[in-house]
Amino acid sequence: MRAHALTVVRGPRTVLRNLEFAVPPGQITGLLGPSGCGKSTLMRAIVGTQAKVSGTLEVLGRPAGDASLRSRIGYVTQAPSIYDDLTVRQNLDYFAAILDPGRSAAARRRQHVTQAIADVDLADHADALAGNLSGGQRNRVSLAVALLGTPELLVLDEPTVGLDPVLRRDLWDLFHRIAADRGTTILVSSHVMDEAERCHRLLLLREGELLADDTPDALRRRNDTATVEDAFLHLVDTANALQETAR
Ligand SMILES: Nc1ncnc2c1ncn2[C@@H]1O[C@H](COP(=O)(O)OP(=O)(O)OP(=O)(O)O)[C@@H](O)[C@H]1O
Repeated sequence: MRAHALTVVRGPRTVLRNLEFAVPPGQITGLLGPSGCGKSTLMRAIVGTQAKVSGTLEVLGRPAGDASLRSRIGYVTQAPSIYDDLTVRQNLDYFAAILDPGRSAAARRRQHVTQAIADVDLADHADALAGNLSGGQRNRVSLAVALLGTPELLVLDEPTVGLDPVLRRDLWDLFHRIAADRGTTILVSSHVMDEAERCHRLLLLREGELLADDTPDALRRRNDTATVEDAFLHLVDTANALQETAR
């Protein structure tokens, strides 16, 4: 994935300004930054649901939003889009039937559904109504839906919000397994800096501008800090100081 002079305007505001970055395939790239910095907007631009995008944005070798990308990208938004009155398995059966329709595909669909449920560790809840699950469990059903088509690119908008530490760790282990075993490219947003350390690469956003595009290691080294969080704060302070002197 590659962005050049990527700018997004929402209403009266320029929400993303002149972004230049590349996301390498088969790795986990974290999109980090404070609330309101533009993470969700960038993800929407990548999956092709954001209006008023200018510059170039190439995703899996195609322009973002290209119809051929639809089946190649799995996208999980912050609001789980699942049916409360269906069980976990019924939800997945429903989306599997859309992705891979026809009677002849039934056995394959069943296998994919069972695999996706196991991937997100919900086998014990497969027959529970989605409406009766906890917030974290519902998020994982959404993730399972996104995994169904074995997407080449997974775009995950704050998938660990509201999860306890054990589940957060398990989900990050799952992301690493998916990237390593399937070669899936994963773009995952978070505003929790300790999650940054788990990514192969990081894009640090602040007020719609890119502060850094690097590995966690290089960020710590370059800023001479012990954690990515401290490196980020250092970069923010430097950017603020530059802004002050420019005034
Ligand atoms: N419809 C809109 N019109 C104008 N501005 C908007 C609109 N929607 C969002 N914004 C602004 O765009 C900016 C980026 O929003 P975005 O949702 O991308 O941030 P975010 O980094 O994902 O935040 P969070 O972590 O809180 O989800 C925010 O400052 C927000 O106020």
